[in-house]
Amino acid sequence: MSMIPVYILSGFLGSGKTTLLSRMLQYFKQKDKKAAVIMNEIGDVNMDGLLLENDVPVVEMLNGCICCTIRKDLCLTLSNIYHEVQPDLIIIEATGVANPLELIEGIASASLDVNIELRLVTTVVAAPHFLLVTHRARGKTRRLMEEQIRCADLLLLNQTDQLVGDYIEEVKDKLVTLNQHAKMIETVRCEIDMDLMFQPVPGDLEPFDDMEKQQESLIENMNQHVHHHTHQHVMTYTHRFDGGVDRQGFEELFRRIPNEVYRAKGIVKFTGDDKFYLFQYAFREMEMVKINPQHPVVPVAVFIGEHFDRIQVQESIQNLTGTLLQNNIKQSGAILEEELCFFQ
Ligand SMILES: Nc1nc2c(ncn2[C@@H]2O[C@H](COP(=O)(O)OP(=O)(O)OP(=O)(O)O)[C@@H](O)[C@H]2O)c(=O)[nH]1
Repeated sequence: MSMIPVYILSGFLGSGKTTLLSRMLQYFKQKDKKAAVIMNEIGDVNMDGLLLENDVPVVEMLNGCICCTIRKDLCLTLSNIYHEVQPDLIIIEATGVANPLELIEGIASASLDVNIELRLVTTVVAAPHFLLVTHRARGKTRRLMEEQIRCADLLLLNQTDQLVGDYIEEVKDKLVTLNQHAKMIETVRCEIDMDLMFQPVPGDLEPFDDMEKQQESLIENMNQHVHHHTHQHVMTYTHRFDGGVDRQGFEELFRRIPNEVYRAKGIVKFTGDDKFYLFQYAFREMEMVKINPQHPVVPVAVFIGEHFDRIQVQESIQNLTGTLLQNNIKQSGAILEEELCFFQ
C-alpha cells in the first residue's frame, strides 16, 4: 500500500481546530479522497465527533492527551487505521493542550511500522486569546501556545473578526518572531482556500494530487536517514548510546547545545552508576529523574529542533564519550546523587 500522509491539527483550546477539520473533510470529499480522523479529548466524552458526517471513519482517543498519557495508543491507532481502514489520508485533531512535538515523535515512531508520513502540521491560533496571553507574564499556557506555533508548517490566524487592524498586526509580528518558516493565513472561522493550504512548500511538498509522485523519493530518503527524520523545519536526530556516559559532560552538552535544538529526551546511564535516568530537555531547561525499568531498556536520546546541525550534535556526544574516559580517571566516580536536576 502506498504512503499515507498524516495531517496534524494543533492549536490551543477553542482556537478553531474542529471548525477547520470540518472544512478539510468537505474538501477531501470533493476530491474523492477517503480521510480517516483521530480525535483526541482530555475528557471521556468527545462532543466534536458529533459535528462530523457519519461516513468519515473517526477514532476517538479519550481520557488523556494524545501527546503524553495515551501516546502509545496513538501508534497502535495509526497502525489499525492503516491496515483496516486504508484511507488516502489521516487527520489527527489533537487536544488543545497537546504539544505537537510529542505527536511528531509519535508519528515518526509509528512510521517505522506502517507506511505513513507526517505531511503538514497546522496550528490554529485564536488571535484575541493569543494577544491576551502574550500581554501577561510568562506562564504554561503561553509556553504551550508558543510551542504549538513553533512546530507549525502552516499557521491559521483565526478569529480575526474579534480584533481590529492594529491588534491583528501585533499578533502577526509576534507569530513571525516565533516561526519565520510557516506560511501564515488570516482567517475567520478557518475559512481558507484549501487548494492554498495544500500547495507545495518550496523544496519539500508537492500539491496533494502529486503526492503519489513523491512517494518513491520520500521512501528512499527515509531509508537513507533511518535515524534522521526531517519534517520541513522540524527535524529529529536519534542517538543510541553504546554504554554509560559521564554525567557532568552530559549536562555540559545540554548547556552548550545550539538554540535550534529545543527539545530532547531519552534514557541515559551514567558511568559509575547502575541506575537509568529519564531526561527531558525543553527550551534550555533540563529535568532528570531516576527510573527503575521493568524490562530491558537501551539508552537513547532523541533531539528535536529546527534546522540544527546534526553532525555537531553527533560529534558532541562522541566527544562526550572521550570526556568520559578522561573524567573516569580524574574523578573516580564522583557522581551527583540528586533525583532531579534543573538548569537554565
Ligand atoms: N467569532 C468566531 N468564532 C469562531 C471562529 N472560529 C471558530 N469559532 C467558534 O469558536 C468555538 C470553538 O471552535 P472549535 O472549532 O470547536 O475550536 P477547537 O479548537 O476545536 O476547540 P477545542 O476542541 O475545545 O480545543 C466554536 O463555537 C466555533 O464556532 C472565528 O473565526 N470567529
